[in-house]
Amino acid sequence: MTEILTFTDVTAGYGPTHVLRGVSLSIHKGERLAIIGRNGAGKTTLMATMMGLTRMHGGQITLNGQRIDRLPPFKRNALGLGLVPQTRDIFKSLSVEENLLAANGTMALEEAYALFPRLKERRRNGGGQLSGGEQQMLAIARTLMTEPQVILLDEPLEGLAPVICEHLMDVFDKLAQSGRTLLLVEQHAEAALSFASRAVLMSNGAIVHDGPSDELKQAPDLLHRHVGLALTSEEDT
Ligand SMILES: Nc1ncnc2c1ncn2[C@@H]1O[C@H](COP(=O)(O)OP(=O)(O)OP(=O)(O)O)[C@@H](O)[C@H]1O
Repeated sequence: MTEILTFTDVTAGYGPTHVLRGVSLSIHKGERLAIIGRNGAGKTTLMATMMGLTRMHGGQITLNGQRIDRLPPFKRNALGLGLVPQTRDIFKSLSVEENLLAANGTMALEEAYALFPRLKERRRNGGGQLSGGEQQMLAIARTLMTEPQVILLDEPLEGLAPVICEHLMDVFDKLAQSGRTLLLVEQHAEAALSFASRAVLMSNGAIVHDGPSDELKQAPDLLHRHVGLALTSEEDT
């Protein structure tokens, strides 16, 4: 398997603060990786560090074999990394279509609309008039406009109705099937493990477990032991 994104002993944070503590991670082309951990574990910081939005204190990051840790976010984006932030960050005063065009990407609008027909129906509406689910669709579509090879999804299902979550998971499946590499940060371990083939567990800014999702599904005590989380099916019983 070809490595697409690697972290070697990365320490990073905000200003002088260290949040990530010596993170090493190797992600393969076409992989579906879940990043699971409790609030404050450092999942968002890991993605932000991939994009160049934190301060690196040590270590190296490569994308397709090229060092990227000193590059600004827009250059990392041009090299194939795309982040859908937890905060969505859409322009509320612009229409759906204007938001998509503002990404300045190479993907055709019709491709975005084929993935999200609802956005086509709402294309003249302002970003601020959209429901939470539509805003998330727009945030994802906007990132896809630059045709990233590696897509970083930070809690994309948070606060959304189950029917919307299913639709988004279908879209993520399509993107993975088309050869993209997908990283999914999720607090809901069940959804993350059913999507990803491999899962990384984070606690206190470090990776405390890295292995196949099936292993965690079959031995949920590992989840509890490493990050104090349970599968939903266990919580219900
Ligand atoms: N902009 C910031 N400045 C300083 N500290 C921050 C900043 N953002 C996050 N932190 C701190 O970094 C640590 C990790 O936060 P992070 O958001 O990466 O965790 P997370 O696992 O994504 O949690 P959540 O699920 O709540 O989003 C926390 O202690 C948090 O308070």
